Amino acid sequence: MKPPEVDRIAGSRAAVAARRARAEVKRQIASGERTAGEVLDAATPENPAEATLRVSELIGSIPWLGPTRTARIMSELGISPSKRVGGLGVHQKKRLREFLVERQKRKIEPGALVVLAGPTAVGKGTVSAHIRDHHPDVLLSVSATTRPPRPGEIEGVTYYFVDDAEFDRMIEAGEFLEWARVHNAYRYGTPRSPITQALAEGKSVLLEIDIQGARQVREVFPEARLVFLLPPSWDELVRRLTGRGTEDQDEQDRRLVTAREELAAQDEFDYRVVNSDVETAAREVVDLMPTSPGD
Ligand SMILES: Nc1nc2c(ncn2[C@@H]2O[C@H](COP(=O)(O)OP(=O)(O)O)[C@@H](O)[C@H]2O)c(=O)[nH]1
Ligand SMILES: Nc1ncnc2c1ncn2[C@@H]1O[C@H](COP(=O)(O)OP(=O)(O)O)[C@@H](O)[C@H]1O
Repeated sequence: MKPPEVDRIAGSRAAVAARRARAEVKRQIASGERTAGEVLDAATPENPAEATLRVSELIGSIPWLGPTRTARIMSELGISPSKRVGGLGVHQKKRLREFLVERQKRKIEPGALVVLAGPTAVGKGTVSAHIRDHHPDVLLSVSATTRPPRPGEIEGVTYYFVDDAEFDRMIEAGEFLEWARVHNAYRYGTPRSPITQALAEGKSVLLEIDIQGARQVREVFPEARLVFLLPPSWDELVRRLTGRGTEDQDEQDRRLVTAREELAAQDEFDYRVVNSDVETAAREVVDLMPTSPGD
C-alpha cells in the first residue's frame, strides 16, 4: 500500500496539471485560436480540461468580456457562478450556445444600431415616431414595460405592456437585449430577437431607451452609435413635461430629478442632438445610419 503522502502528492500533481490544461484552453479562447463555442462543444468527459472549466472562465476568456459583463451574462443565462462547462443542464447549454453564436455574428456596421436617449419629455418619443413614419426601412424597437398604458398608447406599437410576472419570465428566458428599472419605478426592456434579426437582414435599428439601457447596449454592440437628445433649455424641458400633462405632480418631480442626473451623463454619448425642431433632430439621427432611407 502506498503511504498517504504519495497519494496526496500525486493528487496535487494531477490538480496542477488540470489547472495548466484549463489555463491553456483559456489562452486559446483569448487568442482566437478556438472559439468559446468550440470549447463548449468539446466539453465531454473525454476532454476534462474543457469539461472542468468554469463557465465564468469560458465566457471571461472571450476578448473584451471582463468580470462584470461575464457575471451579468451568466445571470441573464440563468447559470450559477460556480458552474463548470461539463455540468451544464441541457437548457443552460442551449442558451449558452445561442449566446455564443450570436456573439460570433455580432460585428455590425457602425450606425446600423442607433440608441436614442435623453431626459424625460425632451421629445425622444416624438422624434422616434417621426423617424418611424418617414423612414419605414428603419426598425423602431418596441420595448416591453411594466408601466400601465397612457391614453392613446397602443399595445405592440408604443410598448408591449406586461405585468411583473411576464417581465420576470422574459428576463429568465434571456429574451432581453437589455433592461432597466427607470425613474425608480417601472421596468423597461428591449426584446432581443427583432433587433438581431433586423441587423442580420442589413436593416438599421433605432432604440429609444434610457441611459442605463444605452450603457448596456454599448457593451453588447460596441459599434452602436449613442445619441443624447438635448432640450433647447432646462425651462423648455419643464414646459414640455408639464405641457404633455401625462404625469401627476409627484411623478413629474421624480422625473425631473432623474433628468438632472441624466443630463450630467451626456458626455458618455457619441453624439448630442438638440431637439429644437422635430424634423431637424430626426434627420440628424437618421444621418448617423449607414444608408439613410428616403434620401
Ligand atoms: N433601458 C430601457 N429604457 C427604456 C426602454 N423603453 C423605454 N425606456 C425609457 O424609459 C423611460 C420612461 O419612458 P416612458 O415611461 O415612456 O416615459 P417618457 O419619459 O415620457 O419617455 C424613458 O427614458 C425611455 O427612454 C427599454 O426598453 N429599456
Ligand atoms: N421639438 C419640439 N418642440 C416642441 N415640443 C416638442 C418637441 N419635441 C417634442 N415636443 C413635445 O414635448 C412633449 C414631450 O415629448 P415626448 O416625445 O413625449 O418626450 P419623451 O419621449 O422624451 O419623454 C410632448 O408634448 C411633445 O409633443
